[in-house]
Amino acid sequence: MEFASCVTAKTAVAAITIALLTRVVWKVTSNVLFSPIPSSVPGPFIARLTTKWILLVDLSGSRARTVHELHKKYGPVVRLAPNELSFAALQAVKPVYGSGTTCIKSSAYDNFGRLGSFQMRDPAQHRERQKRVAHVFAQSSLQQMEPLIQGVVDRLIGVIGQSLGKQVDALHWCRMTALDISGEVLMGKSFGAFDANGAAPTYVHHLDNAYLVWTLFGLAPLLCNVLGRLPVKSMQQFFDAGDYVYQYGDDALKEYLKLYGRSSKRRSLLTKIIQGDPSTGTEPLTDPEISVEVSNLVFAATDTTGNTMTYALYRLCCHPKWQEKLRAEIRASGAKAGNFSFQLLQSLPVLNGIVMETLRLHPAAPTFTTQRDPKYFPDPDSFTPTRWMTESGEINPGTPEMREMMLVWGKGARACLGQHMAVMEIKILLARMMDRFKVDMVPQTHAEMEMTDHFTLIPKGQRCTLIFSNAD
Ligand code: HEM
Repeated sequence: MEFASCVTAKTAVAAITIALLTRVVWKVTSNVLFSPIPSSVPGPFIARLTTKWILLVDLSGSRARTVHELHKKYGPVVRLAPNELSFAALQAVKPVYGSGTTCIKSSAYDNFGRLGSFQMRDPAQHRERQKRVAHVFAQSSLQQMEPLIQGVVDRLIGVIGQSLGKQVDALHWCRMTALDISGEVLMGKSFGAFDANGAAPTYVHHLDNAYLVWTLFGLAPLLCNVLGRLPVKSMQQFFDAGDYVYQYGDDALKEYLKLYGRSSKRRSLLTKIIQGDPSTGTEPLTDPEISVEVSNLVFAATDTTGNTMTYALYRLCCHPKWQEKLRAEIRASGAKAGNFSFQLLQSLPVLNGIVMETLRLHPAAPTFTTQRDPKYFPDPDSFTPTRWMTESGEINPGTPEMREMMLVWGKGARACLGQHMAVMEIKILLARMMDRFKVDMVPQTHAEMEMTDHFTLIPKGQRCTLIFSNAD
């Protein structure tokens, strides 16, 4: 009897093992035989066999760097998986991003929060929604938001001014700056990011978890659904992180409507979304649609901009010469007397060159390869703000090829809606901080600032240790 059950168990294990192996062999064989990508397309051997390896690279936070190295090795077209290609060539930009493209946003967005203009993959649905959102980012409405941005930067300068000579985590404070700006500009309400003595508001905790949960749902939806339903409070809270993020948008909208109604003149982009665009007869969205859109906008705006500000400060520490040049330019421009108005800052060539180089080398939604192509950006890994300056020191928008290869904002119909707002925030912050403070780093800062990417670019050490002192 014992002998018989032992044989049965062994047979079952053998049968399962054979079934699993057969499945793996079949999957790998069919990947190789039926891949829509011609076998002549180069890439690592494993990319012919399975999609799993690039998912593991994603999880490790090194996708952008890995893809960049593969392009260096194999050229402008690389196979990443049996059904996935990466292009890094000037000729590919228009077919992928131009009008009439048949490329749509990646299916990764299906797991990324709730359906709004950010996630919509169907081009017609996206076009319709974008018409009702994009008008709020018009130059004229951004100009009206400038005092809100200046107000948050006042708070940042206050905090840094109290920590002179001490080590501070610039990543934290830049994130808090971007978060409070997002709150005030997009939701009409501050997150109070400077009120908690250096602690981040709960929203940030939920946002960090939400990114993780959305990524996990993309990889193993069934498992996540099961784990999220287990009667363990901490587990449920973790898997509900996305709901908390959207709850903020919903609460902010309800509070706004209660306090100010639908036709107020209050300074915020929420006011403009609620009212639609009377100049073109664009109807406003419904309240549930508005609450999703503002929630999406807040998370699209926060880490991207906060991380870029941090990399800009870090670069100014790595290149003190550019820090001095920037300070000299700001002082000579009379920016302080003009209250650092963005209109004035916009025309400063050194400031512009520094921001452009930061965006090129540290794109918040990582797209390293085209922006480091030595054909268009000689000595591509060097921080060279003069790329964006003429010989006589004016702003240089770059050659048409350079502009085409800069994909930091995406391009075409799916280009970043908030790019002008982000540039405004970054330039105001840098100009005011460098007028007021000198900044240095410590030996560990380099290691902290190594780039990893988990959807957005994140410094590996998750902090950026800097030391500020009074500028002369
Ligand atoms: C330095 C800061 C920022 C960078 C580098 C950046 C980059 C990008 C990129 C590359 C995309 C395209 C993503 C794709 O095609 O998959 C994008 C989309 C988007 N961004 Fe930004 N972004 C920044 C700041 C902001 C801000 C401040 C806002 C809002 C206030 C914003 C709102 C959006 C929205 C709504 C989209 C989706 C556009 C669409 O598909 O219709 N971003 N961003």
